[in-house]
Amino acid sequence: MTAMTTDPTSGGSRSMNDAHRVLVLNSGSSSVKYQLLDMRDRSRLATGLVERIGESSSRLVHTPLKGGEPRERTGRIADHEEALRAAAEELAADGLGLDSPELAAIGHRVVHGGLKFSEPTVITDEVLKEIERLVPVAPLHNPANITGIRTAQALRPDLPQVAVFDTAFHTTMPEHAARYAIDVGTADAHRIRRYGFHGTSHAYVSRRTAELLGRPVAELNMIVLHLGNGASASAVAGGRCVETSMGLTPLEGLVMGTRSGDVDPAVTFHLKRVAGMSTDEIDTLLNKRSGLVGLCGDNDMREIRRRVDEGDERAALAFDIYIHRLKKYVGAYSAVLGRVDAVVFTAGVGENSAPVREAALAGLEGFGLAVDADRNAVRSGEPRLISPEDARVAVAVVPTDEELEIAGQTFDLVHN
Ligand SMILES: Nc1ncnc2c1ncn2[C@@H]1O[C@H](COP(=O)(O)OP(=O)(O)O)[C@@H](O)[C@H]1O
Ligand SMILES: CC(=O)OP(=O)(O)O
Ligand SMILES: [Mg+2]
Repeated sequence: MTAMTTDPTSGGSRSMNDAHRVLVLNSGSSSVKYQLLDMRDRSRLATGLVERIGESSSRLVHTPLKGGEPRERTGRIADHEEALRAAAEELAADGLGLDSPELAAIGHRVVHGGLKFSEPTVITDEVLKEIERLVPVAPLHNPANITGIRTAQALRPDLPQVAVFDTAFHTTMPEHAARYAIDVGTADAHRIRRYGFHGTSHAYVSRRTAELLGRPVAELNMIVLHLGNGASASAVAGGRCVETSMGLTPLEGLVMGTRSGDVDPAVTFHLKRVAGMSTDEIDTLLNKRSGLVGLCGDNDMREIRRRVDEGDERAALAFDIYIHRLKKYVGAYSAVLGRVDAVVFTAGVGENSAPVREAALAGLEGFGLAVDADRNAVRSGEPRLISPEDARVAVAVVPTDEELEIAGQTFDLVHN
């Protein structure tokens, strides 16, 4: 592999063997996940997570993957800039510093790309301005993404920085799924429509599921359930998104760790008029103090299951509400697709919680959906089937890898 590319620092050219690494940043509202990959074999060189940014209990865990033990830093990390600078120091300590000529590009997960961006995009001032313009519709995510981009630019101003948008995969949604039934003039003036998120994950997982089933993605209809701290469902027909549960912002749809998902929009007027809450207070309530945490005080599914097993009623009700919403979406998307070939679970909860998978599909035998208890109990990092041998619809667990997908798209863009 010796694809030639232009070296932005020297104006000369060099072979891909010189610059074959991609750093990926996935900045969330209070965390940053990062990975450094070698694109010659798509292997990971190092991964890391900085969590609880802005709190006194921040923690950085850095894992070098080619020798060396994981390292941890604790103590307050004030913001995403400090988080990224700390990550850069950890990488440098492993001889993988950002100053390396082997680094080809930095890929950023950007949550909201509006309607403009349906492809990975090299970040220019114009692109950054557009990402900034979209802050009001991704208030938990785009600001963190912008800080990540600015900090990475400051560390390596010569390198291409690439944005890979969560919304990109969903731009194929038909108009009847993307539009809300509100006054067209008002909606268009303010670009109010359903955009959808977690698209990089939904796209990657649907392709990996087709591989698992040994069939072309073009022939398959699937329902992908991305259940992390944020959670979304999508209906994918022939590899294209036709419907998804998140909307204008990542608040709509499923019950999440801290987000309510679907509520009657009149709840917001009621809270304002009757409870006297401000718009910002309502925003915080629905985005940060609702979902599982609002219902039972915990947002980690492991802890919730532990409490359920001990007979805790609040945790049990929170779990039931979470599952009920999930089941409604599986039913709705079965109707949208007409024929379902696969239902796929992914992300932290989807990949790890057998009780969630079992409960979500319980009673759906009429839809051809069933989970085999032994298969469901297997713990593995590999894509796998959990439906019974003779099932009409495949049920699968397929680990997502947003970072690998972002690295691939970033590298392809800077090398082609
Ligand atoms: N072993 C497990 N069993 C059940 N849930 C788990 C397990 N491991 C992780 N999770 C859940 O996954 C969530 C994080 O998922 P993840 O996809 O990493 O989310 P995000 O990318 O939004 O941070 C945790 O909040 C926790 O609820
Ligand atoms: C869009 C979104 O909800 O992302 P996350 O799950 O990372 O919070
Ligand atoms: Mg995630």
